[in-house]
Amino acid sequence: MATSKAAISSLTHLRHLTCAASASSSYPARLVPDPPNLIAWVTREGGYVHPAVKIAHSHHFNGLGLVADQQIPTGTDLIILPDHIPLSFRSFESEDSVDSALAQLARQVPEELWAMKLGLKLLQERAKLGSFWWPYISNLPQTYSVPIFFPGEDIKNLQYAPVLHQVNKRCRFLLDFEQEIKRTLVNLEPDKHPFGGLEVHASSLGWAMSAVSSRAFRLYGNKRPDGVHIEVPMMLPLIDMCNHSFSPNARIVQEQDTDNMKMQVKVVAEMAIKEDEPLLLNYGRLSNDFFLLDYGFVIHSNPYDCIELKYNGALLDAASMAAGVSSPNFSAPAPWQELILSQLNLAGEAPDLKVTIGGQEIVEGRLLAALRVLLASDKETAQNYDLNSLKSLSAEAPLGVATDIAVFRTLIALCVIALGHFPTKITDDVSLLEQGVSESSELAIQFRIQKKSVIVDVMRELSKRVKLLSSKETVTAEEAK
Ligand SMILES: C[S@@+](CC[C@H](N)C(=O)[O-])C[C@H]1O[C@@H](n2cnc3c(N)ncnc32)[C@H](O)[C@@H]1O
Repeated sequence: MATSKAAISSLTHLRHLTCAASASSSYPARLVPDPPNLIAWVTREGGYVHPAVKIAHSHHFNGLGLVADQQIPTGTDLIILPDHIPLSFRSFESEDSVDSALAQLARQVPEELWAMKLGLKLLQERAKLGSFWWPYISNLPQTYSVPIFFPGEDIKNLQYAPVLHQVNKRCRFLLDFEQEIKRTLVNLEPDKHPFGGLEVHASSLGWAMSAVSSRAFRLYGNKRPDGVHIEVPMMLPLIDMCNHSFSPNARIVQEQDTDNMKMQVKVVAEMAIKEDEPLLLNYGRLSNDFFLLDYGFVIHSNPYDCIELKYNGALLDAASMAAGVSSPNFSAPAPWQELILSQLNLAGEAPDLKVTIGGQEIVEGRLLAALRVLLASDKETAQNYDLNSLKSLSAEAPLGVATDIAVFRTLIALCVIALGHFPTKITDDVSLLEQGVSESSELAIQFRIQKKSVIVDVMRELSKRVKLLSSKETVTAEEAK
């Protein structure tokens, strides 16, 4: 981020609240050179850590991770954290007067940047001398490989507008929020200052937001008066040393402690874990956009990765003509088609024009249904068809084989157009990586390779379907003779 250098050089305090761009070492350094032993701290605080669980360096996961140094059977409790160890921002309303400036600031953070809210609490604890959580905080990475810290050139290197937009939005927010914090805290008495009088810069806010987004878990918090548990993001010391896998061998469980009836957080072995195997949790079925923006890594062949496109009639006309589909009318739908588009929320007063390809659905149902309806030759059948079937790729050509062939060909052409928006080809990207680039360039290039691969995979899948349907069409034509 452009602000980091200026922010770092202006700091004079002992305990800096900053984050520099990720160094090119094999894993990011911790906040202090020799932080306290986290396992010993958790145990001392009344938690439990299975004797086979160890913290180890992991090249594969770019940092530290947990490993089993001997075999562990399925169902074993691996870590138990008592109620007072997780770090959360439970209730702004119940904070005392010192915290109210913090609560006031937290209320100004937009909901989508929830990590910044808890980040404020983390910064407060980082600044507080003698903080209960210092043994945990000092073990946090000093730097994060998320794109808000990329040099401008590498933000551009992502080549994907939705993520570029998010990165710019986050950077702009951090710069504005730095000013807002200055305004809010300028006349505050030292004992009411939430950061112990330390200055907070965009770069330290970015550090805190990234620490939270890459490590917090959303768990049940306290019960509301109506008995419903609300979801609260929490930082889980030690548990957050587990790296991610879509095939995890451990999972998080929340349970009531039978001794004091308070909620405790556990990690339990989901399967037998062999000696030297890492303990892995599933962070969620996320696209690479989220993995990159929040966690600073990219998953190869991520089954949940997808491409966002804008539903646009003129573009679809161009795509279907390029695909050899005759007389498309995406930009001038008939009134009955317009009605179905409204039902799909692709037309009308406040349409949601963001559609996706890739991921589990391959083609977002709304886009598929729209194409089927707009390329259908038979108004009656289309109008009477159940919308859910029209949205489903597994539904066998609901509006006829010829329509589905035209739909898939149009989608393939749309994919070609989407690929053309990337300034480089996958082969160019691969040779750039082979030449050797900085850590952030590598991540940006890996990210865009994966995005382009999603499009290529969708094209491959749709081509298969066109082939299959074409053979069916031929058989039907033969039979009709
Ligand atoms: C919850 S922390 C896990 C512990 C972390 N590795 C550490 O050194 O403290 C999440 C971070 O670990 C790394 N990570 C986790 N799973 C990963 C994966 N499957 N591939 C690459 N990096 C991963 C990323 O840097 C991510 O932001």
